[in-house]
Amino acid sequence: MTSARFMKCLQYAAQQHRNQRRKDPQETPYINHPINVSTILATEAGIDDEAVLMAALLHDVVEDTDATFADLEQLFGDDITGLVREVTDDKSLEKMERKRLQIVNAPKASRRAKLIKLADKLDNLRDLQVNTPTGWTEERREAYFVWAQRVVDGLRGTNAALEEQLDQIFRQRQLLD
Ligand SMILES: Nc1nc2c(ncn2[C@@H]2O[C@H](COP(=O)(O)OP(=O)(O)O)[C@@H](OP(=O)(O)OP(=O)(O)O)[C@H]2O)c(=O)[nH]1
Ligand SMILES: [Mn+2]
Repeated sequence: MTSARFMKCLQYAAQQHRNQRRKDPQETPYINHPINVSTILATEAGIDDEAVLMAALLHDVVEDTDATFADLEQLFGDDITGLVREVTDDKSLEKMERKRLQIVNAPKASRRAKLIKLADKLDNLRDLQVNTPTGWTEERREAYFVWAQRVVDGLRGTNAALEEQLDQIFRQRQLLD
């Protein structure tokens, strides 16, 4: 039974991302990504914890829209806001530092936040297997797979199904010995 608060969360995420597009050539509506991440958790990782599925829908709203953590606390409460906080990069930092911190902080995340990060990377990498984001060179695309594997290495031991899906992708890219 889909709860009213889950639908409110989906509606809010769609509203916040309404003018955004992903970087793929088809310019997919951004909201498809958070929906994919939440759906991966529900259908492939066997997650039925609604707070995790809602935080997955919201995982990019503070990082990529004008939403604040105060908004999320008021709308969805501290637990969900805490999960979003754990998966939100500090956009005020220089990009290389942001990427470095994702690797450094991955092992420190809570189990539930690690689930969201694993599903987030899985959706990004599945897309990257079939699309090159507009303006990316082949080198940048390859570098993304290498970097993503380093982030995923800090998230292991969390969900076998997601980690196997990710390893299939890394194997295909000859990134696994
Ligand atoms: N694969 C893919 N990524 C896209 C697309 N559109 C937007 N993105 C986002 O772009 C980011 C990767 O691009 P970068 O240039 O490396 O990172 P940046 O946008 O944060 O500067 C990913 O976030 P990230 O910071 O790397 O990961 P996360 O923090 O969202 O997990 C991903 O969510 C797309 O069409 N395909
Ligand atoms: Mn994301």
